[in-house]
Amino acid sequence: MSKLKAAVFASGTGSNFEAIMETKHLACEIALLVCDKAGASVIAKAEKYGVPTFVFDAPDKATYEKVIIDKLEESGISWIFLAGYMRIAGPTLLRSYEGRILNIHPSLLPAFPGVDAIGQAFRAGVGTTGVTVHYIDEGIDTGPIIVQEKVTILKDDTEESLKKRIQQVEHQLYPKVINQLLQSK
Ligand SMILES: Nc1nc2c(c(=O)[nH]1)N[C@@H](CN(C=O)c1ccc(C(=O)N[C@@H](CCC(=O)O)C(=O)O)cc1)CN2
Ligand SMILES: NCC(=O)N[C@@H]1O[C@H](COP(=O)([O-])[O-])[C@@H](O)[C@H]1O
Repeated sequence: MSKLKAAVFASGTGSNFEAIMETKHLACEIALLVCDKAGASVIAKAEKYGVPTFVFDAPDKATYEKVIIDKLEESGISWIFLAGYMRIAGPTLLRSYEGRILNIHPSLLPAFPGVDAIGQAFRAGVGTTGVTVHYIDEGIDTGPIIVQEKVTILKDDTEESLKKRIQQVEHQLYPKVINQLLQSK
């Protein structure tokens, strides 16, 4: 039986995309990379793995998402994994893929939602932060939480050293959650 097909949506450096692609025995096929901006780094990673990329922009969100959904359906995509995707998914995409869009976020939600979550936690002086994998909903980082993993902020941490440890957790947690979820489908 062929595997379910998924798309990764990314805008950043693509380290989570790479961690997913490097996962042995991933429970789905990553059949498309949707890149919000022309992120050269993540596109180069997709090309390295032979994953088709789709870079597109449009004057408004509804139009953007209608074109993206056509591409997803044409590619047989049934799940979407956001990984540093810096757009808010709107009602068009949420309706089409309700309950099948995951996001990874570098804090213990509901603490530090939105952008620069690592910087927010670092500047807040908390002793512990972490990583959250959640379903998305119409809010920003308010969707149902699937799993969280804590990361201690060390006394001699810089924001960069903290980010490095957080991303090491992300790179093992996201593929693990994907496999746990999709193996049961
Ligand atoms: N409907 C949802 N969409 C997204 C979620 C979510 O929970 N629900 N998570 C985000 C990821 N994210 C933080 O985890 C995040 C990404 C982007 C923004 C943001 O404010 N973006 C601006 C600018 C976008 C642009 O310039 O292209 C915006 O969209 O207005 C906040 C949080 C992914 N999407
Ligand atoms: N608000 C969403 C958010 O901050 N997402 C974060 O963007 C980074 C993308 O890195 P990557 O491009 O190397 O995977 C990841 O750390 C992810 O948690």
